[in-house]
Amino acid sequence: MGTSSGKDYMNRIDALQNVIWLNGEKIKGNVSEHAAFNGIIQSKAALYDEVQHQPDLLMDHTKQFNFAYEIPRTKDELKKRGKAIRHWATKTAGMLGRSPDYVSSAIMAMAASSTFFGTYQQNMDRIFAEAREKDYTFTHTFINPQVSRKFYWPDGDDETVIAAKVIDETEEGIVIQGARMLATQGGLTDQLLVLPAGSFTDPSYLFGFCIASNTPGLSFVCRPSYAEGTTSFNDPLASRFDEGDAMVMFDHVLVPWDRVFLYGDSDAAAVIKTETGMEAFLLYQSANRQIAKTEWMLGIAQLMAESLVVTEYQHIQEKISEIAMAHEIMKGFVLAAEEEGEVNARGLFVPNGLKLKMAFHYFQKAYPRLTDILTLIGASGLIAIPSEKDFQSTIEPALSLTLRGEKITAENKVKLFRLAWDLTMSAFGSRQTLYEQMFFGDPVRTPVSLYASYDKEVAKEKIASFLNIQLEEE
Ligand SMILES: Cc1cc2nc3c(=O)[nH]c(=O)nc-3n(C[C@H](O)[C@H](O)[C@H](O)COP(=O)(O)OP(=O)(O)OC[C@H]3O[C@@H](n4cnc5c(N)ncnc54)[C@H](O)[C@@H]3O)c2cc1C
Repeated sequence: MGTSSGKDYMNRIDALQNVIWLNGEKIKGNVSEHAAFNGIIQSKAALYDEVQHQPDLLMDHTKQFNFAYEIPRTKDELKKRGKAIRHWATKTAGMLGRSPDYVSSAIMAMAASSTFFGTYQQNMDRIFAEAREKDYTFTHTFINPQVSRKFYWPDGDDETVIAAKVIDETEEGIVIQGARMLATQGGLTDQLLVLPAGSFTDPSYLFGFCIASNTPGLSFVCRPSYAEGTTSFNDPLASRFDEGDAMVMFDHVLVPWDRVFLYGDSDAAAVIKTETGMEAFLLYQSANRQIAKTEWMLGIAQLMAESLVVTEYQHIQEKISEIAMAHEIMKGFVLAAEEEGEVNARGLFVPNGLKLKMAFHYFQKAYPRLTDILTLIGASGLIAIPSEKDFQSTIEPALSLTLRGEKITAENKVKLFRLAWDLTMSAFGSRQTLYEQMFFGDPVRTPVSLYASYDKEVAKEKIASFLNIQLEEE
């Protein structure tokens, strides 16, 4: 097959009949028809259709695979991948954390570096070949439940298992029991990628594997939906892009040996993300997505300011420029990562990981400020947003008079301000903010790891030379 159509993807997800819990009930029937998931599944389906309809843009058409599974060997191939990522992200306003090119970036990088996996190399090769052939979509999970962060893998006081761990090994595979904290789009993807969570001393917590989302014993417990009961007028983002976030429960899940690519090896677990290029490729996808997202925010801010006729005020110009700067900074990071990328020991052209980590940390901090800017510009306009039904009622003439702008009708203005509200203030919008702050690690510990790895010696030497002092060895 090679590339899926949107319909292929929807049929596959429906056929899987994944175990998904929502509001105390197990979802029955086709998940693509459920009000909580229909919007996001349609949006993903549209992305797959884009690949079908625009092969020149999205992939090397001499090969028959989705760009997400192409292995870049040169800088130009990497840039082509970046362009395709931005294309998909622009279609989805940068709102999809688990757009199908995200986790597949990790699968692609691990497969390109599959010699890293030693005795499990063939498993990784097979997992990749199948994913590429069937154009699978993945979610992933690498965080344990928050019972206590003093110990990273909480167990109950008795023998109860809480965090997912290996409880048995059989001839067929490893048996997993327990939970993982989170998987965005859990239950809505073909496959689940599981990576080691936390520090790496107890071998029963040291595993990496890929399994089908409908593997017996696997279930997904979703948070309440932000999409149910919405309309595209009232909730333009939640209705289309609410991905859902789920806890992942393993109840004696048998993971066949041929789906395991890491087990009990603490050295491999400690470096898997960097040695395979996986981390850089995940961050490359997200930085490109964030470029698309900031462009959307810029457009919304400018249109709101124009509709309120406030563009001449300096602080409005300064605020909008701040969004433009964030957009350009992210573009700069991505360009630098591409230009300073290198072919790794296994022939994969890996973007510069340090530049991308910085992009991630920068955006973690910048994003809440960008949403603030939108709300500060929109002001009461973000509250006076009557619904679609109001515009279809007898009060419509009054609304049309009161809510219009100088050059925009009331209905269009409300549509625009509803978009800004859904991006910043709705349940969907505030989840987006938390997502940007957390999805690759919390904003405290991740910059600390950057401090440790960033070379500060050259800068120190320059100061020492200026002051003509001898530096002590640390
Ligand atoms: C919307 C959303 C979607 C997500 N989707 C996914 C997904 O699809 N797949 C996935 O695997 N993960 C996902 N995550 C999880 C994400 O990776 C984590 O939120 C992130 O790594 C932080 O971990 P945590 O939430 O367990 O926070 P915790 O580690 O529990 O931290 C809680 C607080 O305690 C502080 N803290 C904890 N330990 C320390 C310490 N040792 N030193 C200093 N401070 C500490 C933290 O800074 C934070 O303030 C998602 C998260 C969100 C919010």
